[in-house]
Amino acid sequence: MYARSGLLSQRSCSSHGRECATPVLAAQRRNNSTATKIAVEFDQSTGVAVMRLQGPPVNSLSLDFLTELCINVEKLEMDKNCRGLILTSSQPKVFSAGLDIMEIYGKSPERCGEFWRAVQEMWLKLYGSSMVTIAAINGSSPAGGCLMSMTCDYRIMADNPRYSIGLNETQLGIVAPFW
Ligand SMILES: CCCC/C=C/CC(=O)SCCNC(=O)CCNC(=O)[C@H](O)C(C)(C)COP(=O)(O)OP(=O)(O)OC[C@H]1O[C@@H](n2cnc3c(N)ncnc32)[C@H](O)[C@@H]1OP(=O)(O)O
Repeated sequence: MYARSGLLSQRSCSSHGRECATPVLAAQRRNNSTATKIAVEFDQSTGVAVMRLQGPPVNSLSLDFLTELCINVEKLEMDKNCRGLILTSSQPKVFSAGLDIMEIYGKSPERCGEFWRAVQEMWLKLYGSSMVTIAAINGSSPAGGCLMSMTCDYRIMADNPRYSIGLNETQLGIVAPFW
């Protein structure tokens, strides 16, 4: 859900000197899901948007989730009044459980390729954003969740010893492909 209307961009985006190969239309084409996993509130008076991840139970990053995230980041990017983005979770105890492992387990190379491209698109969009981006990490954030927060300009994590963060994916035998 996005509180304001906005046209989707067809341009290529420049990301820290590089060109992103995957503009928002690629994400939009994939976005067949009607369920809303991302809620965005934009405060016109401050120019700051809050993006809440609301994919129960643990905000795992499925293809649909990544697609919706990218579309919403792109919409905000296009809005010149939006200067800042706070990324946080609506789910209790978890910021994001990382990549949805069911998206890569037992799937075809083509499907895995599509999924990993969506992962890349997500981090390039956040890392290359011209908005000031802040991850408000209000729960555990392993692997892909950690990656997502690392691509933000700033990270603030709730002080709770039960919340963990880090790159644990090799423990699952998952290695990110070359990008
Ligand atoms: C250079 C960087 C490259 C980036 C690469 C990234 C690779 C990855 O991201 S691989 C995924 C890594 N993630 C994990 O290892 C997280 C594993 N999960 C957890 O540690 C915990 O689930 C949690 C701390 C996130 C939450 O714990 P909590 O006790 O609250 O909930 P659970 O009962 O454990 O889980 C609820 C439910 O969610 C399912 N689930 C958890 N994580 C994932 C996931 N990553 N993908 C898909 N599904 C996940 C879990 O199986 C439970 O499902 P059921 O209720 O059906 O049993």
